[in-house]
Amino acid sequence: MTPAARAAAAIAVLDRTLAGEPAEQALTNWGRASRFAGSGDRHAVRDLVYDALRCKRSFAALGGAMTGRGLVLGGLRAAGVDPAPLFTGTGHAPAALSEADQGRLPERVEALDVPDWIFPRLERVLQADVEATLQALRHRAPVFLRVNARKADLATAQARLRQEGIGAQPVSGLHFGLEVTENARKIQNSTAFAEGLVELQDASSQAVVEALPLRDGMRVLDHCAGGGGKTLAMAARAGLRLYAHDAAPQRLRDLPPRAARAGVKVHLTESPEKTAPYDLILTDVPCSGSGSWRRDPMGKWQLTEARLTELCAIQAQILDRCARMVAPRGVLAYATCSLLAEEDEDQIAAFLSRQPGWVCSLQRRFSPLIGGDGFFLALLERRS
Ligand SMILES: C[S@@+](CC[C@H](N)C(=O)[O-])C[C@H]1O[C@@H](n2cnc3c(N)ncnc32)[C@H](O)[C@@H]1O
Repeated sequence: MTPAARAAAAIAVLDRTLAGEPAEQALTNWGRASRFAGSGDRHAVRDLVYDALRCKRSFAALGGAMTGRGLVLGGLRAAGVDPAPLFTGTGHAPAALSEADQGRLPERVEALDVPDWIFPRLERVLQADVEATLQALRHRAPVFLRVNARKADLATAQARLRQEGIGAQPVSGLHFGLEVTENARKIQNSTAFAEGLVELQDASSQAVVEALPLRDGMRVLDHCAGGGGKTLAMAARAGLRLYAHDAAPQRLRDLPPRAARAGVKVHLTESPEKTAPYDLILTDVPCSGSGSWRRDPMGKWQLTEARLTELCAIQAQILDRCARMVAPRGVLAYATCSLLAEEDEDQIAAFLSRQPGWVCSLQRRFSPLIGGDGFFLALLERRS
């Protein structure tokens, strides 16, 4: 496909996404209908689509319309590329440019690609870093790997990846983290991945698990385990009796094969109360996802004030439920991939006022400015 045909394909996929179809589904449907597209074309179209969704507001301003065409035009202009040679109207290229395609420079919050209502809330927390942080969330996320300490050390994993053409370097502050510098798309077909030496995991997710006070012999529950990324990271840290629960059990579907690949044991449970109490519970709660908007750009545009309020209520309920399952002197670790104080510090303050007998021994924010997603972790200890 020519660059112009790729632009036309991205416009079609974006139009479907703007009409409400999830981006992944729109890309899959386009791929099925476009047998002529090679893997390079598919990756290029996907990148155009996700880059446009991350920067939807500013690209629409630069491209003159909130349409697939406006977004692709705006993306080219944002990158300093003249769209005229691609928008020719010949062959598979998008229609030639007209007066209607004129854009304008985006204003301040528009240029940061967030909805207006959320900006003051982010500014309250991020203060002087607000613009730099939101700029970071406008770009593709780096790819990180967690080396499975049960199977390899950093240097061995790095060498195995190198043999398969994948470049990776250690990440400052992480004991088991590698940042992929070359050929990230080869990871899932690599033998290092198939043999469980490495897992794909964001740097901040790894840092959250590294901060947990895990020791051999502990009974541990991962209460919102989802795909089990943090469950497996905990299993690699110490010899634990480890349970995984999620309100949507189908989300745990991949955990048994992933645990087998990693060489660890995890008990799935739909009734975590039955095996309580636990020495440590990690609850990585459902949240706005505002720290990981690079990976889920539509999340940023779909979040509403009403949904945020609803999420905060769910988080408080989960905290109270988990608190009842923690053993005396045990730890409740609360994590979000949110940058918003409502879901982070405010949630912890409200928990401590509802639950006497608990203390907070650590609160930590992980900023996208240091590479990984935005994350928050609080360690709550049961004193009585
Ligand atoms: C942020 S994700 C967890 C990601 C996961 N810990 C990981 O590292 O991949 C939040 C998860 O919480 C689950 N969830 C939502 N409400 C819940 C509830 N009330 N109790 C338990 N799990 C819940 C969701 O199904 C979702 O899988």
